[in-house]
Amino acid sequence: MAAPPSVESPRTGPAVPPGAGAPGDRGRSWPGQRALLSHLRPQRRRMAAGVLLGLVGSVMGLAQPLAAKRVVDDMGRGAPAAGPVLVLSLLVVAGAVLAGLGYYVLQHSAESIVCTARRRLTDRLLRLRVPVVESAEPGDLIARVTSDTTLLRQTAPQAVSAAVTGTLVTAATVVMMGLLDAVLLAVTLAVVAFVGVVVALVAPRIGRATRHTQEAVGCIGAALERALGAFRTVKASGAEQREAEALRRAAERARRAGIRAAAWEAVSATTSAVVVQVCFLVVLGVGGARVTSGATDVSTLVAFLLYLFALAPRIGQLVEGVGQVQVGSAAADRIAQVEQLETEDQDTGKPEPEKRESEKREKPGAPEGRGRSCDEGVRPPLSVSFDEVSFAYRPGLPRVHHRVSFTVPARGLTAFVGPSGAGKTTVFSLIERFYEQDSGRVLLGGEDVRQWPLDRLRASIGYVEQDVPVLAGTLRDNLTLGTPDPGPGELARVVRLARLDLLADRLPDGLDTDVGHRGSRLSGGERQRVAIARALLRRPGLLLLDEATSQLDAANEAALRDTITDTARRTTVLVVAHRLSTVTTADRIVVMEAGRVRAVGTHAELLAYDALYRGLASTQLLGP
Ligand SMILES: Nc1ncnc2c1ncn2[C@@H]1O[C@H](COP(=O)(O)OP(=O)(O)OP(=O)(O)O)[C@@H](O)[C@H]1O
Repeated sequence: MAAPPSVESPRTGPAVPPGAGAPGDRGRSWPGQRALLSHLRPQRRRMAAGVLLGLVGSVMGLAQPLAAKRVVDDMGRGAPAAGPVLVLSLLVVAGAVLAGLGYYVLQHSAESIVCTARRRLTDRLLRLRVPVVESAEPGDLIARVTSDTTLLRQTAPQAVSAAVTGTLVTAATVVMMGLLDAVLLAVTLAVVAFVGVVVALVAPRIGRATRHTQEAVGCIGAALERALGAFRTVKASGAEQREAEALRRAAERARRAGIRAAAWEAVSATTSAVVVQVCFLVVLGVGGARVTSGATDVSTLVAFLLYLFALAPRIGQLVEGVGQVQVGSAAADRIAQVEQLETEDQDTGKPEPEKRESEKREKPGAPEGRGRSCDEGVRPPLSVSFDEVSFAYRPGLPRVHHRVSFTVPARGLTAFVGPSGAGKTTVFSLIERFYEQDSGRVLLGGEDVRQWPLDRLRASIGYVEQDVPVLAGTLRDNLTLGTPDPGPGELARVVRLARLDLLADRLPDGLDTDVGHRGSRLSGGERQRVAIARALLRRPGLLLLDEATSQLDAANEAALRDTITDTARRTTVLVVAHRLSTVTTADRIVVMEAGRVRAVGTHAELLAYDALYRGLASTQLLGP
């Protein structure tokens, strides 16, 4: 396998599809805003209610000075003030309650928006194709689910509320100003239009800077994932400092981009504040001239200026709202990029019931009934064929399989041997459809794997991979990963078969003991036995074991070999093995070299006529 990428390599960049969201990509605000809208749309009613409640609360707040004035006037006149006091109290309490309720309703919709986005993202991430995840950075993908969705919550509903409230109040104020003095309003609008131009210029920059910040946050996630994913290796190599340096650089990039966003936000806020001041002075000047010329009177000018003062914070609110929409759009854009990544197609063909009917017609009583369960839940054994299969992991990479062909009948033990890099693991990956071959056919149970619904294909296979076959969680979680409800006694049976019973007895909470991140609290051999037990629990029609016993001690290996030989009497078992001693009794051995099948036969046959196999055997003291 290729060496892990360096933190500074281009792979630590955002895990985006080509061409989507490239840094500095101009004119991306509309896709971002469309994406933001698609998040907000399902919550539009609740958000409208929140905004409305907030607005009514604000109006009540505005009415309070008038009510207070009335109380003071009545008291001054010696009239009973109980009524106005009651009205004032009601306004104070109801205004506060409605404003609080509006805030709560908006936050409620924000949480729903974030939860929906996270659910959609996580569902999608787990259905991504293997090559897509391999060319992405898991840390960056995680940042999109955590950090970007959080940004969505912080900005979206509040920004919309600010924009709506700001727009409505601004419109009402402008109407009132127009009624007072149309000329002064024209002057005001001309100056305010300048704010619009500044905001239009600055807003995309805020969006871009936010996107860069989030990309840098994704890089931090990727760098952390890299270091924590190989924590012991990093420590053993004394590479903490170097990895920390890479993390510091990513954090620094996030800081710089964050500061850039803050600077642009400051530019837009300051400009709007200055413009409002200028506007006030211009209106004062023009208004003074108009009073002098008799075109308007002093009281109108005073009222107009009061409205202008009321307008100032609303304009600030609008400008801030636009900035926040940019931030939310940048986050929504990054989330949308994940939604463009290619996922696996679960159902490859016709609808399931129809398919089953046609299967029955095609193969009445066929022993290889595509993952059907027989009485005890044991799947019928499945044959495997490769027919002229050629494959490269990615376009541009050298071919890993060159017209590979072999046939393995249902039932029995078949071993794949050959030098490292010969393409043995790739055989298993193609059967599991982690990747699709470029040409040729892979047949399982006589049918092209591309015709199998993916879930049923994988349910029919038990696969023990070479690396990290254990997940965080308890031993029981790990065993039942692919079989959540094993039949009575099933779990105990596979625990015994994989010789895990002693381990389970020894652990403080038995099967419910936490095995740590990637099974770090288990030995290498124990991890392999957990993975074998998990695969056996599925009662698969095809068992794929990739170097599955390489870390076991001699006694456990002999016992597991017996278990595998016994399983091969009922089902098809394919093993990849470097130690030939583990497969000398196999029904057939497929010898691979440089992506080609060189020979197929039993141990004795291959010793007799295949030089490569003889060479491998003699270096392992297994010669004739
Ligand atoms: N995900 C991948 N992306 C790109 N190239 C890969 C990938 N996985 C494997 N390869 C390359 O494909 C070739 C075959 O790999 P494969 O793992 O099938 O070999 P193998 O015979 O199982 O080797 P080993 O015995 O060392 O496990 C190797 O050259 C390897 O570098």
